[in-house]
Amino acid sequence: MSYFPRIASQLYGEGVALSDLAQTHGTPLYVYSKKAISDAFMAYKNALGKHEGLICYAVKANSNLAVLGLLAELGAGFDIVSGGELQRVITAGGSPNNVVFSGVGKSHQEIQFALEVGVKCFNVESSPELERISAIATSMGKTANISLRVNPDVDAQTHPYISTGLKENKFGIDIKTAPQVYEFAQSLPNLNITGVDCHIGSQLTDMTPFLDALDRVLALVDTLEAKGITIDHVDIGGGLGVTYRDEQPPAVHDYMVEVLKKLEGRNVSLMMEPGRSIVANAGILLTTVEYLKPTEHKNFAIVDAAMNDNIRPALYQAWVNVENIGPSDATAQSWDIVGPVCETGDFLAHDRSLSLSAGDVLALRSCGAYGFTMSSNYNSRTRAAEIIVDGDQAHLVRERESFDDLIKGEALLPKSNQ
Ligand SMILES: Cc1ncc(COP(=O)(O)O)c(C=O)c1O
Ligand SMILES: N[C@@H](CCCC[NH3+])C(=O)O
Repeated sequence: MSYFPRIASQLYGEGVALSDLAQTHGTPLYVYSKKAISDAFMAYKNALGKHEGLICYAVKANSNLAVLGLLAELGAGFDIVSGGELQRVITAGGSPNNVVFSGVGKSHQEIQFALEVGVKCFNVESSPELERISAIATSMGKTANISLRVNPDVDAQTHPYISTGLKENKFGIDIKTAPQVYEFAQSLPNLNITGVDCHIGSQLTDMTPFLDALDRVLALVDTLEAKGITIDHVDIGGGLGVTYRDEQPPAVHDYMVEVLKKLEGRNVSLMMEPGRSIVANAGILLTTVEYLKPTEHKNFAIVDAAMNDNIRPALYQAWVNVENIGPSDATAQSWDIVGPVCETGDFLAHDRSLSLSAGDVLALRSCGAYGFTMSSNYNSRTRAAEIIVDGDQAHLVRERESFDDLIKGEALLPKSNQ
C-alpha cells in the first residue's frame, strides 16, 4: 500500500505515503501534518508556561477550518485581519474572546461584526481608525478594547515585501507619536486601552530585530504608565522564520526565553501572533509532471501546480525545496519547474538537478504557510484540495474546487435588443 513510506515518514513521521494521496485525491494537493502543526504550536504554548498570555495564531498563514479547529482545541487564540477570517475562526469553533483584530483597513462592517461577537482587542493602526471604532462602539452601546500597533522603525532584515516595521511601511503608528495617540484614544468614548502591539515583519531569522523592537515597545509602556495610562498586555506580533533551504532561525523556545526575560518584573501579559512558524513546515504541495520540455537553453518541467497555487516563488523569489517522489530512472538534469499559467513569472523553482519523467509526482516542501491562503483562480484554474494527515489517517479537509464553484454567483448580462 505504501509505495514511498520512507519519504512520507521522513517528512513528518506520518504513516501515509504521499504517492497514495496523490493517486487518491489527484494533484495539485496540499497535505498538512496534524502532528507537525500541534508540535509547533505547543512549542510556543509550553515556552509561555505559567506566564500570563495568549498565542494568537495568525489566520492568514493557513486558514483551513480544520487547521483552525485543531489550534482552537490546543488553546490558541487567533490574529485576524478581516471579517472573513473572523467568520472562519467562529465556524471552526474558536472563541471570539481570544481573537485580536489587526490590519490597516478595517471596514465599518468588519468592526461592527467584531464588536457584536466580542473580540478580545482591536490592534489599531491609525487615529481615524480609533475614531471609527469609538463611534461604532458608542452606537452599539459597547466598549471596544484597543491596543495601538506601533511602528518601532526596526529593520527586520527580511524580504522588503514582508517587512512591516520600518517607517516607510504603511503599518502601525510611529512609535514617537504613539503617546499622543494614546492620549487621543483616552479622550474618545467607549474605548478601553488594554495594550501595545507591534509586528515588524515575517520570516525573520535573527532574534536581534525582535528584541530591539521589544525594548522600544517597553520604553513606550513606561512612558504611558508615567502618563497614567495602564497597559495590561504587550503583543509582539509574529514573524519568526522557518527553514526553507539553509536558514537557521532561532528555535521557538530560545526566542521565547529571551522575550520573557525582557518582561521579568513587569505586570504585563504577553500576546504573540505567529503564523508561518506554526504551519510552514507542516505542509507540502504535491504536483504531477505533465510534460518535459527540454529546449536549447533550458529544460522545463511543466507541472500541474502553478503560481495560482503557490505564488511565493513569483512574488518573493522564494526558494522551495522540490523532491521527486517519482520514482524516475531518468538521469539527473537541471530543470525549471514551471506551471501551466500564461505568465513568464509562473515558476515554482529554477535550475533544480532532478531525475524526472512525465507522470512523476513532486513534493514541494514547507508550503503550509501562505500557500493555499494566497492561491487564486487566475487563468480560471480551480484551487487545490487540502488534506490533513493524522497518524496513518488522511482526512480530506477541503475539496478540490469544481468548474461549478468557479462560476458560482456570476451572471450573464441580459441580451441586448440590438
Ligand atoms: C499583524 C501581523 N501579525 C502576524 C503576522 C504573522 O506573521 P508570521 O507568519 O511571519 O508569523 C503577520 C504577517 O506578517 C502580520 O502582518
Ligand atoms: N505572505 C507572506 C508573509 C506574510 C506577510 C503578512 N504581513 C509570505 O508568504 O511570506
